[in-house]
Amino acid sequence: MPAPGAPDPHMAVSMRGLFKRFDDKVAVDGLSLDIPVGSFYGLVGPNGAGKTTTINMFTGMLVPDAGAAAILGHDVWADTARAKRLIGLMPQPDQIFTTLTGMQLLVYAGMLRGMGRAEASRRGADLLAAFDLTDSAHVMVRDYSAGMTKKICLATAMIHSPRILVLDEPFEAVDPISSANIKDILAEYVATGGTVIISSHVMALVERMCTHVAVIDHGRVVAAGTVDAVAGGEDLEERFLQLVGGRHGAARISWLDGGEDGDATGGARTAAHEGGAR
Ligand SMILES: Nc1ncnc2c1ncn2[C@@H]1O[C@H](COP(=O)(O)OP(=O)(O)OP(=O)(O)O)[C@@H](O)[C@H]1O
Repeated sequence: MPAPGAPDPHMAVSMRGLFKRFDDKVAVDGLSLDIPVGSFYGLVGPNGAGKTTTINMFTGMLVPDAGAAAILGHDVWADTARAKRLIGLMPQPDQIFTTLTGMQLLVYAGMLRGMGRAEASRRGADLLAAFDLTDSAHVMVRDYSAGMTKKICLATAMIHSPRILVLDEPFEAVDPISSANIKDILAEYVATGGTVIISSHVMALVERMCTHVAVIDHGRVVAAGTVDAVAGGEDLEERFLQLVGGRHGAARISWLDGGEDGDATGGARTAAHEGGAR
């Protein structure tokens, strides 16, 4: 665990004591974490653990109630513009203008980051090709499939060549070929000194792609470090289940029975029902 005190300026992302409460719900509970430069860092945790809230805070999208965070030594709230320029945050599909075409969306994203139109178009074409979207470059994003939308969201996060990429479930709904291409692009990005932070529920993917992982539960880090260290010689998924302890030993829904006709009244089956025509 990181030392208490100020964020470490040598880290890609350094968080200290982040805290966020929504009404009476504590979403993030004094979370501290260091993400080294050049790492491929996975954030994992059960639904509602606080991953998205944490990401929103260290990317400057959400002000914490307490705590501090720095991006490559730049305080996220004292130096927000600088910190944000260093980050490429993948938007959620409901956060993009779907009445633009894929190419228009990328040019818009590039120009928002201060790029000239010609440069944004050039980079846009490169990204569309890399994500197998060239044929749909001039189709409105609202007519894209879920996987295509995911890919265009990822491309918008990359257009300004950020030092750190932050991706929430980047492979969800993406087909295996595109997924392999995205993995290659991300691996190359890390090999050239970039830092990738992904949140994912797919433990096999985290185990295969990530160098480091943090397990978050109830708004706190319950384990963090290299994937090997956190897994401790076990399968990462098994280790995850041990750490968050979420398996219900006796999970059973009494009325959910695949072998018999159902009884919508919720009562015991009547003799008439049992004896009725099937
Ligand atoms: N804007 C909000 N208003 C109220 N409660 C919120 C808000 N955002 C998050 N929460 C609550 O904070 C907790 C953490 O949510 P968060 O979205 O950060 O979890 P997560 O780990 O990203 O979950 P998932 O894996 O399901 O996406 C949850 O209990 C959630 O209901």
